Amino acid sequence: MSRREEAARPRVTVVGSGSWGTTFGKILADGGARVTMWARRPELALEISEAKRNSRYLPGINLPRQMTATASLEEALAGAEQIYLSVPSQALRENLATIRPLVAGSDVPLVSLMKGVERESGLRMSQVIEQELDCDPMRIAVASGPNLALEIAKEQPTAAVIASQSQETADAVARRARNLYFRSFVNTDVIGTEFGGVLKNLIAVAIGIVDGVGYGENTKASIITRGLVEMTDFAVAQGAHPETLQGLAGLGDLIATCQSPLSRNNTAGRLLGQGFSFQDVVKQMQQTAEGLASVAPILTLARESGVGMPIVEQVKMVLDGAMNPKDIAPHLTTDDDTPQGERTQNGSGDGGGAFWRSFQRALDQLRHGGRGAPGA
Ligand SMILES: NC(=O)c1ccc[n+]([C@@H]2O[C@H](COP(=O)([O-])OP(=O)(O)OC[C@H]3O[C@@H](n4cnc5c(N)ncnc54)[C@H](O)[C@@H]3O)[C@@H](O)[C@H]2O)c1
Ligand SMILES: O=P(O)(O)OC[C@H](O)CO
Repeated sequence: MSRREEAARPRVTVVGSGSWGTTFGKILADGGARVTMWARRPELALEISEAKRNSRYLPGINLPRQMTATASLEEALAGAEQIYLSVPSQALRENLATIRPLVAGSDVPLVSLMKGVERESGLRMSQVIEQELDCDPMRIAVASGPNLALEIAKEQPTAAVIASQSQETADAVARRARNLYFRSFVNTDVIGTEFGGVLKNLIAVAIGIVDGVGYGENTKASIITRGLVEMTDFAVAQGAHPETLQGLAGLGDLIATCQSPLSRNNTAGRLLGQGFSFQDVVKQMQQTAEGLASVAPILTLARESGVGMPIVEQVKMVLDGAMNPKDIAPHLTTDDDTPQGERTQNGSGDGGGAFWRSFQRALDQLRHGGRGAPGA
């Protein structure tokens, strides 16, 4: 490729060079973009730029030639047409404070790749971005789905969803974030897409716990299925569309995270189930397990909106050392004497309707060449 062609490639920036930031950088580069990564540690920036490796977070993966990295945020952000954010959720606000003066006056899309809520405020990452950068929410997008970094870095075929209140922003980001092994769908349900990613982490911790205890597939399938009900009830109460929770960002991610030993949330749960204390688990985890910090703020939001989350409540009790991990399973839904209906607690009786609408939406997507129907 000539220098001229190289320079004509769209330029994008990824802030955060952990496993997901680096993998997403590879997705974008393999999709044709010139990618600049921002890494906190200069030695990691050097390794990405010179050796085209990130040996700590993505061992054995060769990164594309058109990916470079710097430890200077100013350098990383200069000239970016899209900015992707992938630091641990609890560190986003402090990083945005540094980013703010560097993007003042810019209107480029800002894309959250994160799957946590802020511990103190319970805010989703797109809300923190909007607040801290004081920017138009139509510029903000979020990416979510069954996206275990190492599998994608090995170029195993995967789908994701890009959500933005603005269809135009979602489309622009999805066009950039795709290649031969990665496919981005779009929707406009930011709340559902973000909460799908946050909530499946909590259910994955529960699955890890029962795995660690030694329970088998019936227990896990029961928790996954009832977990999806909790996720849907919670997200809908916050304003999400129920269909989103049946899609890639909900059910899709729930399956991937609950099944995979690569999942950090699942791993953290397994250690808890094996009898390690919360403090020991935090010490042992080398990477970000967002679920651990999201449990308390999610339960606060659930209580405020009158949604019951018995599985997540039990995860909190195990984290607090107030419940023996072995006791997590028998109380799958409720422990009162009245048999409970299987449908969502919202009592809308709309389970069939939600299923039908997701089926209809899948058909619409096929008709529109993989995109959501206009206004979907
Ligand atoms: N790894 C995955 O498979 C995956 C997939 C989808 C989404 N996510 C989400 O992506 C986000 C990032 O996760 P990850 O997997 O890349 O985590 P990671 O633990 O692999 O990497 C985190 C990165 O953030 C850096 N970091 C830590 N504290 C920081 C701070 N205060 N300021 C700036 N940088 C800091 C670390 O040095 C590291 O480079 C999380 O919200 C996670 O849920 C991860
Ligand atoms: O490793 P986890 O548990 O953070 O999960 C990674 C991704 O969110 C899976 O989609």
